[in-house]
Amino acid sequence: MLERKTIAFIGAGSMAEAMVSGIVASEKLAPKNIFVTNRSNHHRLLELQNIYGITAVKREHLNLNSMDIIVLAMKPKDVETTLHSIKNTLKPHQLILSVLAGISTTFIEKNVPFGQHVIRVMPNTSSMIGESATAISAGKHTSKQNISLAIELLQCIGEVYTIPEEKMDIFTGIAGSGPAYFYYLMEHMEKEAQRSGLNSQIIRKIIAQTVVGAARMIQEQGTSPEILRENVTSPNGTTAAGLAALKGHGGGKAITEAIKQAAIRSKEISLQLEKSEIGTGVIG
Ligand SMILES: NC(=O)C1=CN([C@@H]2O[C@H](COP(=O)(O)OP(=O)(O)OC[C@H]3O[C@@H](n4cnc5c(N)ncnc54)[C@H](O)[C@@H]3O)[C@@H](O)[C@H]2O)C=CC1
Ligand SMILES: O=C(O)[C@@H]1CCC=N1
Repeated sequence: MLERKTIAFIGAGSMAEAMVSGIVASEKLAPKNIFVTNRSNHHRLLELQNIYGITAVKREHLNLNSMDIIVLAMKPKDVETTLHSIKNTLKPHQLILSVLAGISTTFIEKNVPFGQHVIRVMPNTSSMIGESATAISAGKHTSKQNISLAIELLQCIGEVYTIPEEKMDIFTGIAGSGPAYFYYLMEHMEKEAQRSGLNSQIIRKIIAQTVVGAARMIQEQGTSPEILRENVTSPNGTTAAGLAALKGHGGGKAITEAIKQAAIRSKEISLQLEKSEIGTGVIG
């Protein structure tokens, strides 16, 4: 179904690039059928065109009429203006995918012609290597065929989970923002390891392999994180000492709070939008 489709990304930032990279690598779609545009940075467009062989076009030259799928990939604060600028050119069969945190399908539906097919998507930047955990929630008018098309597309960038839209905020807290928590943890692991004088590049590889190994144990063994943690922890051993320090310094609470706050922020973006605070700089 995907092979002959055309896709336009409106917004050419890090999320659009991660998705483009994963889609191109999957070879499910000809790169020239992937169109990318942004507001003004032409240099950025040329860079993406050179790296991925996609078609980069200035905003005013993008022919939205000929697109099967339109991906909204700008910041939430820019969505209303963008929808306003494209709504009169949309065709009823076109599928709109929105990757914007906190922006509901209802909001998009209200700002495009009645009956438009809309799907809210929450990928993460691991899309770049086909390893995203991506959630989707379809809007009111989206056909089964377009949901299948979206799933086929998003499977190019990783695993896809269909969830009720009210769970998008927590999903964003866990998986959309999730990679950043692990990078933060890894940054701190690197810093501490560097104090030992071990080679920096080796440290980075060791930490990445440790994280990959731990994640794959969960994926491949089907065992809970609790059991796996216990298996690492010898009584009175090194891990017990490390974990005691982690707990003592609020490690568990810190990660719980990070997820909660990200989910709250996602919800807040929707609410601010409904109150029309958009464009005031409140929504970043
Ligand atoms: N970065 C991430 O890890 C994730 C980001 N997202 C969502 O993806 C969206 C984009 O995020 P990033 O790529 O990080 O942002 P970014 O700031 O790197 O990119 C935003 C892009 O949108 C373009 N843009 C803004 N207004 C436009 C307009 N009217 N027409 C055309 N292009 C326009 C900008 O020129 C820029 O290329 C956000 O809404 C975010 O919530 C979702 C999941 C993960
Ligand atoms: O930080 C953000 O708002 C976006 C959404 C999820 C990850 N990055």
